[in-house]
Amino acid sequence: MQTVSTLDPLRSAVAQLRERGPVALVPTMGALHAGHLTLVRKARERVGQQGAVVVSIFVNPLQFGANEDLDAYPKVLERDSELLLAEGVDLLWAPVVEAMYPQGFATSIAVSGVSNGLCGASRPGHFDGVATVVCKLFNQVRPDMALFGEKDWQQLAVIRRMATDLDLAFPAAGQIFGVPTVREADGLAMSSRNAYLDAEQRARAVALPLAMKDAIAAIESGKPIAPTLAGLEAELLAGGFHQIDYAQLCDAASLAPLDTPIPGPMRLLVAARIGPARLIDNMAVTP
Ligand SMILES: Nc1ncnc2c1ncn2[C@@H]1O[C@H](COP(=O)(O)OP(=O)(O)OP(=O)(O)O)[C@@H](O)[C@H]1O
Ligand SMILES: CC(C)(CO)[C@@H](O)C(=O)[O-]
Ligand code: BAL
Repeated sequence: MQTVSTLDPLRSAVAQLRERGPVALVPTMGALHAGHLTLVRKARERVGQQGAVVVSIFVNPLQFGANEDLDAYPKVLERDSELLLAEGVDLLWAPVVEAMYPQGFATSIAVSGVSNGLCGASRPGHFDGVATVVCKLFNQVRPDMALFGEKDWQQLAVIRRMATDLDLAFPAAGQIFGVPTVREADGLAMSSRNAYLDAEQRARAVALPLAMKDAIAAIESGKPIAPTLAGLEAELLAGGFHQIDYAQLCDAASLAPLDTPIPGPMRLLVAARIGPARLIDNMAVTP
């Protein structure tokens, strides 16, 4: 596995890999866990042994708000690098901040609509930062395909929208693949931010997927949505979460909020804070 941290060596390395076969990109912020490694394995399945898997690790300052955890975000490049090597990753793109945002950098990509509610409302500017850096990563690597986790469902929708709207070809919007959320044995979605939790908070955090499953069962059995979501919030607050940023039933594709069920795919999305961590999760709701 080759590791590069500036643009010229990245371009040469990718050009060489491209001669062999298709290139898949897995963008991450590092502090890798089994969820990330699943994306890497899915990427390998898609490109085959002749193709190349490129992973980026970049803790993107643009997507963190002023009072968020940019400085605290775990940075463990050496350990991440060993994990990726063991997975047979071909190239690790770990840019320094100056390579990504050189002096004078002044451009931002804003995707409206799908970015506006949910995490876009509780983290103003977050998806502008995500769309901007992902567009840059796509232009830097020019992959044939890219893989993202469904844990960040809204992020995936924003990135697909951006690729469609900007007529991106590498990758085309149809080559942006979502990978189902990988969970701990008790059902908590894996997340680098789970590491912020102490043992008691971690034990309590399982209330999030459990309460979501209860709410989904209620909605699917025809219970009204508003009181069900209020009950979900109350259950989380009683279970050790101290703030619910949102708990919303949405159209799975447009992310429009729903107060009555629709015949098509729906999604329950929740963001809630426990101890120092803001956790997100989402699950399918079947009409
Ligand atoms: N549990 C998971 N299952 C599947 N994909 C995941 C999971 N966690 C993260 N990913 C995906 O990995 C990619 C990189 O995510 P990132 O590095 O931000 O990790 P993270 O664990 O989501 O971190 P954070 O705690 O910051 O949310 C994203 O596409 C994200 O959706
Ligand atoms: C897509 C991403 C790598 C952009 O910084 C980040 O938001 C993440 O890790 O989900
Ligand atoms: N996994 C999403 C990146 C973020 O929370 O900033």
